[in-house]
This record gives sequence, C-alpha cells and structure tokens, in this order.
Amino acid sequence: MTSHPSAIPLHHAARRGLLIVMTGASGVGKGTLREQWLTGQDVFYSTSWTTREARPGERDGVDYVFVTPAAFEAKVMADGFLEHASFVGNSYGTPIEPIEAALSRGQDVVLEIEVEGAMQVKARMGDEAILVFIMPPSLTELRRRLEGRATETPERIEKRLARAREEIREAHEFRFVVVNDDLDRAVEGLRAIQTAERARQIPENEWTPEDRAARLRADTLRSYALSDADLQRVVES
Ligand SMILES: Nc1nc2c(ncn2[C@@H]2O[C@H](COP(=O)(O)OP(=O)(O)O)[C@@H](O)[C@H]2O)c(=O)[nH]1
Ligand SMILES: Nc1ncnc2c1ncn2[C@@H]1O[C@H](COP(=O)(O)OP(=O)(O)O)[C@@H](O)[C@H]1O
Repeated sequence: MTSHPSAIPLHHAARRGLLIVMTGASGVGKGTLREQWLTGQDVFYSTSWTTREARPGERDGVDYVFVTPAAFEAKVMADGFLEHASFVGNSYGTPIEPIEAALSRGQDVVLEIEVEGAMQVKARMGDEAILVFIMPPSLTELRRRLEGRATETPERIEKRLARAREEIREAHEFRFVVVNDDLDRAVEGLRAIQTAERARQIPENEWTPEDRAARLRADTLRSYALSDADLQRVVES
C-alpha cells in the first residue's frame, strides 16, 4: 500500500489519553488498588482538593491539596473543578486544568473520587469518561477494612457505611464493576480495562493477542452483567 502523509489514518495521529474514573465506597480499597495498578506507568493521577484535615502521614500537594472552605469555594466560583462534591461533611474536588493538559498530550488520567462526583464527570464528559465502580465483596468486609485502617472514629465509620449502601445501589450507572476481593485479581481487571479501552482507539485488525485477551476480560466486568439482586446481596451481606 502506498501512503501519503495526508492519507495517514486518524488513529496514527497523536492519541488522546484515556480518562479513567475509579469510584466506590470509602474503604473499599481504591487507593490500594490504584497504587498497585499505576506503579511503573506513566499515568497522570489527579490530586484532589479537600477541606478535610490531613491524616498523620498525608502530604499536602501529594495525597491532597488541603485547603480552607473559603479557598475551596473560591475555586468553585472560578469554575476551576471538573467536578466537586461533599462527602461526610467535607468538600472534595478535581482541578480541571491539569487533566485537560494531560489528555491532550496523550497521557492517561486516573481520578479516584466518590460516586456523586463520578456522576458529574459522566454528565460532563459523556462517553470519554471510563467509569469503574469498585465493589466490596460484602458490607461486612467493607466494615472490616474501614476499622482495620483505623483512620476514622466509629461515628465516621458508620457514616461511611451508610453512604456505601447508597453508592453500591448505583453501581449500574458505571461502565465497569470490579470486585475488590483478591487484590491481585482486581488489579489485573483494571489493567484489562485500560488495555481494552486503548485498543478501542485503533482498528480491530491491528489488535495484538494481548488486546484481544484484555477485551474478553473487560467484557466480563461490564456493569450490565450485574443484576439488582446481585447488588442487594452485597448490601445485605
Ligand atoms: N467527588 C470527589 N470525591 C473525591 C475527591 N477526592 C477524593 N474523593 C473521595 O472522597 C471520599 C473520602 O475521601 P477521604 O476522606 O480521603 O477518605 P477515604 O477514601 O476513606 O480514605 C473517597 O470516596 C474519595 O475517593 C474528589 O476530588 N472529588
Ligand atoms: N483486596 C483487599 N483485601 C483486603 N484488604 C484490602 C484490600 N484492598 C484494600 N484493603 C485494605 O482496606 C483498607 C482500605 O483501603 P483504601 O485503599 O484506603 O480504601 P479507599 O481508598 O477506597 O478508601 C486498607 O487498610 C487496605 O489495606
């Protein structure tokens, strides 16, 4: 086949990064999964702004940008967030600018946010947003993880669990659902989703065997595979 620069198919032009949004209940293991999944990858992880106090060991500008309610509100007014939500008494938001810059230069972007914010990203970005809901094996296990992490008072744990029940019922709103039971298996699921979504940007006849395997695996993680009864079982267990 002869080729001419003007005939180069679009997919050979610079690729836009993927926008992957991890969401799910507090304590389900989003942070733990993200760390394993992204280690060694050139992915832009969006550092959120929050009005909550830093926990011991958390670093300003790394784990979060810790701000006053007034500073947060000023950024809301300036339209500086892709999404923002309040969660158990504090505000959290995703600064928009660095995300658009990363996507434009072809870098994948990962957000780790609660469910209401994830719905805002879905409404604003449409199909471009790849929404992944992280599901606990059961509510009992979620409680165990929150208690085991020992970062919250018992009262705050109860608030997080109440919120989790509502969030789990909304799992169908997201494209993929990954159960975080065995950690390695869940990380492998996230990798498959990323590979499969990248492959969607090129014609199928150019897919590698790895792309095909990832696509098959990702298909098993589609949220429509879950019934309401499945979700109810998690909430009640
Ligand atoms: N909407 C939204 N949620 C966020 C953002 N950053 C963090 N969150 C979520 O807010 C919730 C509370 O976060 P945090 O106080 O760090 O508690 P933890 O997730 O239990 O460690 C979690 O579900 C986070 O994923 C953000 O920028 N926007
Ligand atoms: N697959 C898993 N099996 C058992 N414990 C886990 C698993 N994933 C995470 N954890 C533990 O659960 C707790 C909450 O995880 P974390 O990543 O802080 O959750 P999130 O970021 O969703 O709030 C941590 O103590 C973490 O070590």
